[in-house]
Amino acid sequence: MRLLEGKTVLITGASRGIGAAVAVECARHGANVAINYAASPAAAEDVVAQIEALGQKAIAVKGDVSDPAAAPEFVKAAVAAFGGVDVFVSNAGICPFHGFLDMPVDVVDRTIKVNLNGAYYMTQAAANQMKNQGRGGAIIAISSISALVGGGMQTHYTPTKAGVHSLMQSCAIALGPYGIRCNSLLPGTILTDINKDDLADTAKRTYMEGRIPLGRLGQPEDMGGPVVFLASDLARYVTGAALLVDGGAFVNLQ
Ligand SMILES: NC(=O)C1=CN([C@@H]2O[C@H](COP(=O)(O)OP(=O)(O)OC[C@H]3O[C@@H](n4cnc5c(N)ncnc54)[C@H](O)[C@@H]3O)[C@@H](O)[C@H]2O)C=CC1
Ligand SMILES: C[C@H](O)[C@@H]1OC(=O)[C@H](O)[C@@H]1O
Repeated sequence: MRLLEGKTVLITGASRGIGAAVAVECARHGANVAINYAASPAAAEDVVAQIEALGQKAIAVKGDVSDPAAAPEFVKAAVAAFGGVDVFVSNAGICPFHGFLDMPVDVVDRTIKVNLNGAYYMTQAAANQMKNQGRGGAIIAISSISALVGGGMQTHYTPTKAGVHSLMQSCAIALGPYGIRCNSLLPGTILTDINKDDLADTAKRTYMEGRIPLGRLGQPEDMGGPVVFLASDLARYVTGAALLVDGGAFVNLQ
């Protein structure tokens, strides 16, 4: 069953990792997809090509989500290409691992600007378009298990992930009257570029794997189904919710 037939999906930071996998899965379910990317046109065009190979349409729009001007530009480009916005996925994010006591100011500021401010500007622009269209919509933020638990090398990062989940909760209230649903996904550890260096530490990787009841770290493709579900009418009465996608890591205390 194709759950997003005829829908237009916008995703930030979708030239690789979770964003790219989600973009392709949405296309597999019948959506046309606009991807935002920060730096690599070649990688973005590769994702566009994968979507087109599935028989769907796609565009790639360059933009830094921390720039407030990038949000209306992304939405405008998607509307010009596909006529509207039905689903918005706030995915772009960074996690430069660093200790707390000597955390550089610029690393804190950049992480907050990209992960939290970027999610805010983009969500606002997508929501305004959905409101003006008058046919509702779905907004999904890629938050994290880190919204619920800490990380000693992620003191700048975990508050941004709690923040985007909080943003979805408040937006669920603000946008519910327009039929716009807002939810968060809370991935555990998914193998992407964001943690490649961190997980090169074999002892840490083995420890992380051992904490997961399903017995493996996540793959970007594991995020596709949960996004499609929240984006689709199957989740029509789900808003303000958060869904862990972590192989059971969060509940595995002892
Ligand atoms: N990989 C993991 O274990 C987890 C990842 N997440 C979240 O998933 C999201 C995607 O991350 P991954 O795919 O894992 O990492 P990734 O590093 O493969 O992808 C991040 C994407 O965001 C883009 N990006 C970064 N800064 C940007 C900016 N200023 N403007 C536009 N795009 C920008 C990158 O170019 C890249 O395409 C992030 O928000 C991350 O916090 C959440 C929980 C776990
Ligand atoms: C980047 C980390 O591996 C990853 O990011 C998250 O949000 C998860 O909690 C993991 O720490």
